[in-house]
Amino acid sequence: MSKVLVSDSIDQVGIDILSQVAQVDVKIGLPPEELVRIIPEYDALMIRSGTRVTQEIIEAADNLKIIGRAGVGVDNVDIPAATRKGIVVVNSPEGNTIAAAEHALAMMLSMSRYIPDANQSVKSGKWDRKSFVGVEVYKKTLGIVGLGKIGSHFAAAAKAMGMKLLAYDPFISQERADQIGCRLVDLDLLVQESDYITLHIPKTKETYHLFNAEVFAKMKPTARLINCARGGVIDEAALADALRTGQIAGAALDVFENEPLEADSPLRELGSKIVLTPHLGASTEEAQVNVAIDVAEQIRDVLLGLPARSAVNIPGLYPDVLEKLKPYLQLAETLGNMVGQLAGGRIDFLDVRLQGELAGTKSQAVVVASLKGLLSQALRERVNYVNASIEAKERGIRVIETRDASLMDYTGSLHLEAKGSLGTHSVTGALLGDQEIRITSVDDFPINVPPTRYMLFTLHRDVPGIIGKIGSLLGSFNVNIASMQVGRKIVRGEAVMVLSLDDPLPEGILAEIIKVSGIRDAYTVTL
Ligand SMILES: NC(=O)C1=CN([C@@H]2O[C@H](COP(=O)(O)OP(=O)(O)OC[C@H]3O[C@@H](n4cnc5c(N)ncnc54)[C@H](O)[C@@H]3O)[C@@H](O)[C@H]2O)C=CC1
Ligand SMILES: O=C(O)C(=O)COP(=O)(O)O
Repeated sequence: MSKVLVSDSIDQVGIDILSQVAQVDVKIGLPPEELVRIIPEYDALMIRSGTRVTQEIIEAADNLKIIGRAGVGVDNVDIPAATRKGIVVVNSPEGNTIAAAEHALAMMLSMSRYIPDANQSVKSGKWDRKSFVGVEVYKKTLGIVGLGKIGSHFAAAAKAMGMKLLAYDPFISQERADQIGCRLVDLDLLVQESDYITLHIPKTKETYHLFNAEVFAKMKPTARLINCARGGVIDEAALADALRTGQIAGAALDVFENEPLEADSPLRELGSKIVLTPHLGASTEEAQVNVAIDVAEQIRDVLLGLPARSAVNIPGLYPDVLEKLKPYLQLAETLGNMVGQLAGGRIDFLDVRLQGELAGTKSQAVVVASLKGLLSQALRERVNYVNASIEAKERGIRVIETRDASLMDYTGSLHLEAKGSLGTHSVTGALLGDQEIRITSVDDFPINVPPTRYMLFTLHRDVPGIIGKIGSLLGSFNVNIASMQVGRKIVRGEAVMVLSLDDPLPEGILAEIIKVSGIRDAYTVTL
């Protein structure tokens, strides 16, 4: 039975789903060295933002197939390391959108009306109404940085409260911004004109310390900043200075560069100018149920050999695409595996040509499947859809995709040509009746055979007697031939022979075959 480690607090509904297919161990707050020690036992890891899945943990994770992040941000997972190791990383892109947007709205309003401090004051026995005179958001300008799922939900609510909306998001179209009712502007203008700025961007190299001393210097002294996205997008020391010196009026933060926030962080010393919450954006009952179901189902599916619907490191391989292309992916893997074995040695170049109807489909999955097949001899079960492209790149295999819609001999066919240190070889294959694989050419010689576990290919001169000689030679080694076919371009010219064998070829027999007069070359393929 598979084993799943849950290392952050997850709603019970997720644990129940995982328990249908796996042994589930819930161990919250593990020190990193303990996680490195126990991770080899596990097939899946389910986390939130509390667990940092470092390269060291991933390298130790020899059985891990999937990391499930019950939430949006995957910046606490070393994605390149997981991809290299062939581990799929999934998240829940929408499960906590509403929770995070509502938290940001709550932060904006509590900051504006000093609710946390006023609450504290009343609870301490006072009745002070003078110290907590707030400001309204009505008719104020709101700058939204990152107009994605959370940013746009925030926008809708802010619009309903009568705010004027600006947005900065270099990846969003004017049309989308118009739909939401936001004026798309550059960051400088947004920073200078906004009374409130709310951040809804991921933490990336580009967004690291996007809000820094220089930016705070451009903001209005009455401006207030909300960050319920990611710590690290704000330079916290510069923010503390900007608040202390009155460069800006207030801030409300849910996320921090280091979590938990350091006990001596200057942010803790800013009184009513700042509202702080301990990363609570996704902490609603509803969101926790949503993300737990979303991610636990994906972990369950992957452990059962099914595709995940929100994999962040298998671009383009969405379940609906995979489902439609499944027979072609099988074909691509088989052909990749065959051409890899025919080419032998080091492969430098692979041409993936989609022909006929296949030329009209999205090719990324077909290319990945071809590479998976190509690398399967060298990497065995270590290669999968997650790491095939990266492994190929690291081996210096150049891949090109070509399309030829005019070739109509089958509904769709796939042609792979591999160039390597020992020469160039090609195979073509098609599907019969949408499911059954047929090899339709080898090195451009036309054939029509189904792939089988053990195969022998020869390149020979098409002269009488050769087939008989190979037959008797195999017989003398007690190898049974299941089927045989010859493909040739011209009579008595060059030809290929494809034999399907019931048994693997014993050591040494290939050298004997090559010695037969008229045989130019021979190759075995094991699928
Ligand atoms: N505080 C919390 O508990 C929660 C925090 N989050 C965080 O909120 C953030 C936003 O989440 P979603 O809206 O779901 O993501 P999303 O992917 O829907 O939206 C992010 C937006 O940021 C934009 N963006 C990317 N780089 C940018 C840049 N350099 N400058 C400006 N815009 C840029 C993207 O184009 C996209 O539209 C994420 O970092 C996520 O981790 C999400 C849920 C809960
Ligand atoms: O989903 C996200 O990106 C979040 O930041 C939520 O974090 P959490 O799952 O509450 O640790």
